[in-house]
Amino acid sequence: MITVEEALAQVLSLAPMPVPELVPLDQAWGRVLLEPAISRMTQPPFAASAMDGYAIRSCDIGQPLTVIGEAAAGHPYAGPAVAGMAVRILTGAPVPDGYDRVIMQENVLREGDLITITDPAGGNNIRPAGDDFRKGDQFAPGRRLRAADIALLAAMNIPAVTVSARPRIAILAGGDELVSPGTAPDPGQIISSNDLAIAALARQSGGEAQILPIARDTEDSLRAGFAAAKDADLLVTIGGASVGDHDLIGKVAAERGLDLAFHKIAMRPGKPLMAGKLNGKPMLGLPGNPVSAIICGMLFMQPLIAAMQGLDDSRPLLKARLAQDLPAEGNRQHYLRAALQDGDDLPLIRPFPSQDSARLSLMARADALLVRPANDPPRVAGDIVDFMPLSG
Ligand SMILES: Nc1nc2c(c(=O)[nH]1)N[C@H]1C(S)=C(S)[C@@H](COP(=O)(O)OP(=O)(O)OC[C@H]3O[C@@H](n4cnc5c(N)ncnc54)[C@H](O)[C@@H]3O)O[C@H]1N2
Ligand code: MOO
Repeated sequence: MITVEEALAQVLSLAPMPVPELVPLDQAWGRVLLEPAISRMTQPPFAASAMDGYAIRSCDIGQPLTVIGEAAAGHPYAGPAVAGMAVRILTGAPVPDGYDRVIMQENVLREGDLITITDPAGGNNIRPAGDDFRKGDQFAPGRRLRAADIALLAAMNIPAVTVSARPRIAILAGGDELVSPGTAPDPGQIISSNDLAIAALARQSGGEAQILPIARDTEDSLRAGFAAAKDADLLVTIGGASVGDHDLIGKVAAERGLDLAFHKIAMRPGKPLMAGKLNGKPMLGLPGNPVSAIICGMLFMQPLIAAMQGLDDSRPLLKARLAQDLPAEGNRQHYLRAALQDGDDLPLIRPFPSQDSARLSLMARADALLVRPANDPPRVAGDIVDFMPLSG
């Protein structure tokens, strides 16, 4: 069995190059910018007032001034600067030529067209042209666009940007016991939940998820499922990855030409994880146990989907102190479902007493996954350990 780190490296190496797509800004939030965006604007395009007040010449301070006109946002004042004169100005308006200061109106006494400056202290309240950015400035690619990024690109007068196309993820759950939520299960049947969780994770990573009809435990049904996924950029199967008589994923994938990278890793839960390339496209075979499927989805599928968009999305590990003693670990890296609480220097982490990989309720309740390396020796309360946060 290969390690989690080796498996992740192999999974990431399956990622094809991101595909560029031009999208209008209004659809660009959360997408990964692939090419630099070049500003078509200088901002502000002119020296602009930062306050509502009066544009004056510094050399006129100390005498009453006459207001000769007004400059408002969108309505510049075009007249020449004249000694002893001031221009009424509003925030965002171009500062008229020849004026070098704006006195905010709170520091001015106005009577008719005459103003007296009551407090000349403070800055010039002028935003110089190009203070924010300049025409030709580059917005660098390589990250997911945030709300402020979209605003900046809009201000740069860039109406559309080149982002990574959303990878299309086909999700194929298989098992004779599985029926969809809302169906009355027959004896021996349960509700299929993994496909929905994996679709949610795929969407969280910027993928376009398609849940295929649940496959039955027959080779023909699985073949039909694989065929239905032929247009997807990534096929993710769930279940049927282990050693049972009905675990047919490996067999059908091999028959369809799977170039297997690995099957089985030193990870708990998640041992039967499978990965490879099928018809030139990546395929992941997730284990069927619900918690195993979700943790493998987070640790392998999400970074793969990110890599397919040109992003490095490795989940950083944080430090916590153990709230209890723990026995020695087995020969697989263990991701234990755990609760977090505030601690003195670091958070306190307490793994749940049950780590059954079928118990979705515990996975849903967990704040974190406590990560223990394979063959970790016994640990005592207070030891510092690694964890991966799950909330937020
Ligand atoms: N003799 C052995 N048995 C098992 C081993 C092993 O090494 N030797 N590994 C165990 C481990 S670890 C896991 S994980 C599971 C994984 O098995 P499969 O990937 O073949 O998954 P299935 O057998 O199809 O299902 C396991 C379990 O999960 C439930 N399931 C499957 N799909 C869904 C779904 N879409 N929604 C909800 N629940 C699902 C299924 O009903 C089973 O209960 O194998 C162990 N066995
Ligand atoms: O590895 Mo299984 O995925 O422990 O439940």
